[in-house]
Amino acid sequence: MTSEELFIVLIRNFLIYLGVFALLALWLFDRTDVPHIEKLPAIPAIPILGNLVQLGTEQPRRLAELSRKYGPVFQIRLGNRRFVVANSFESVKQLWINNQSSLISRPTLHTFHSVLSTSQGFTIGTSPWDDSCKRRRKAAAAAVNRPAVVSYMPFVDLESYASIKELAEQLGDQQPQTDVNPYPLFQRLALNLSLTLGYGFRIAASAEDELLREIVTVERGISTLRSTSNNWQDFVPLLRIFSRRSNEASELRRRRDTYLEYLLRKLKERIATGKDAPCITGNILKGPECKLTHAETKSICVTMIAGGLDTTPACLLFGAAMLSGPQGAALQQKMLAEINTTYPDGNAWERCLKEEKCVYVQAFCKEVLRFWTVVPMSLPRVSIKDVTWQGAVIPAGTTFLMNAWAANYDDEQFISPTEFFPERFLNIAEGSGTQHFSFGAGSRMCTGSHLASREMYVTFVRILISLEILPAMDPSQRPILTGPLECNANPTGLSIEPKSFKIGFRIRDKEHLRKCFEQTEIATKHLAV
Ligand code: HEM
Repeated sequence: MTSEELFIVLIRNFLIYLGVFALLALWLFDRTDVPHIEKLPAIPAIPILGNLVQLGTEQPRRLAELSRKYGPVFQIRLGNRRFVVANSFESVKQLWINNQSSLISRPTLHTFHSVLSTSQGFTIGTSPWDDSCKRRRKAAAAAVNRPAVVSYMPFVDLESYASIKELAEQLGDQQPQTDVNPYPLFQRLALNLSLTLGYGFRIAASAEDELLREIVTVERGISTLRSTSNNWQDFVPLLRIFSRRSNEASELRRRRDTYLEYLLRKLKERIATGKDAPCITGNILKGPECKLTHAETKSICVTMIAGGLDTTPACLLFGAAMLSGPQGAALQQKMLAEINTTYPDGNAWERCLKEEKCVYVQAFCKEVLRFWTVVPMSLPRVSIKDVTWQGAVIPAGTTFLMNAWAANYDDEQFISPTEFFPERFLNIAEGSGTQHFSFGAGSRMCTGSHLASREMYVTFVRILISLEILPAMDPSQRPILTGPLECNANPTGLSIEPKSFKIGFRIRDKEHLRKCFEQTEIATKHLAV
């Protein structure tokens, strides 16, 4: 054999081995957890990565675009995981509500479940369905159900007061208005309520407090790691070798452990000195008959902290932003008139805590939740039984994604969905079921929805009667008011992170506000620890 022939043989063998290797790699890495689902539209995908590149960072919008061509429900592949995605109001209703006993579990994801959550356990919202999840969900639901929330109204009184008071202090005597970013104040409001329920104490310091900022930053980082558009390594195992994500997740876990241990230590000190207030962790620590383990207790506390921290403050902020926008003056006028009709004795500040009766403010809160869908892709589910959708049998073990943003903007359900129009939620008959999907739907729907709704109602009533809300004087600092995706600083995150903006405020009646503050100070004197 000449050296030329030898070279050709070597090249040929090399190419054969390369081909076999490529086929083997494809067979090994291009498989999905659930095989292709027959009779269900599928978005064409590329090997190994599936639809990851195609969906990019703004998944809700891209998926909604695809639904115009492929129909409301279709299958996609993100790396080696198959997902069924629902994009319309009706399809979400049918899959999430009519099949709620099937869509009851949650997926496990590499970064979140193997790297990040190893020390404090999973939150309820990230736990697959098993006996422990059932117990934790039941305990958390009991802690924040309707009757329990009524007993927390003194805390809502205190926290909404603290936010508005700090805001009023920032306004000072300046005329005609002061432009402020009130987001940190709303974050403290939500976090303090969670801390009070979980540990029996609050952060009394300013909204810029170091611990508060640390919790907010870490929880935001962790929530971003749960998103389906952020962590390719969750779906393409090969990428785990090179990924920085695991280091980032370990660092976040270390920081979360530090403040969770601090909070627990502080509570134990209070219990030892008899200075503790009733709270979930305290009840569990003190009650030997309690059926939850320590790990489960910690999971509930992390859930309480994480659950409302990104979501409620963003809704409060976007609601206030809306009131500062072009529709704002008319909305404020209408809401104030309705508040004065509902609470005619000028005591709305106090009565809104006890009676959530102003239907227009309720409708405004629902429209804020719909329009500003702050968890646009909701939280993923995994089915535990086969589900049938228009002739297709979707096998148990499939992951489902709710495009809540698309469902909330579905023009077959909502007239002019891109308009902010609270009236759409007036005169809705009792028992009409889920009116929007911002809290998810069905068996694993948000357990904190009553608490969040009450927080929003009280805070908006109080802001409206205390302050006039105006557009920021500098137009470049005004919010984008077209919807959550346009105003999102972190498109790959799980929840919307509002872009930074300012809102103009002016105190309506200083003397009236002083009296309102005084009322809360007297009523909550015993709570302000
Ligand atoms: C405006 C505020 C809030 C919004 C928009 C919101 C949204 C959501 C969404 C979309 C889900 C997923 C539901 C599903 O899969 O169907 C969820 C789950 C959950 N939320 Fe909320 N949430 C809010 C406030 C809260 C608060 C204040 C708490 C607790 C104090 C909380 C606790 C939970 C828990 C525990 C789950 C997991 C339920 C489960 O997996 O069984 N949320 N939330």
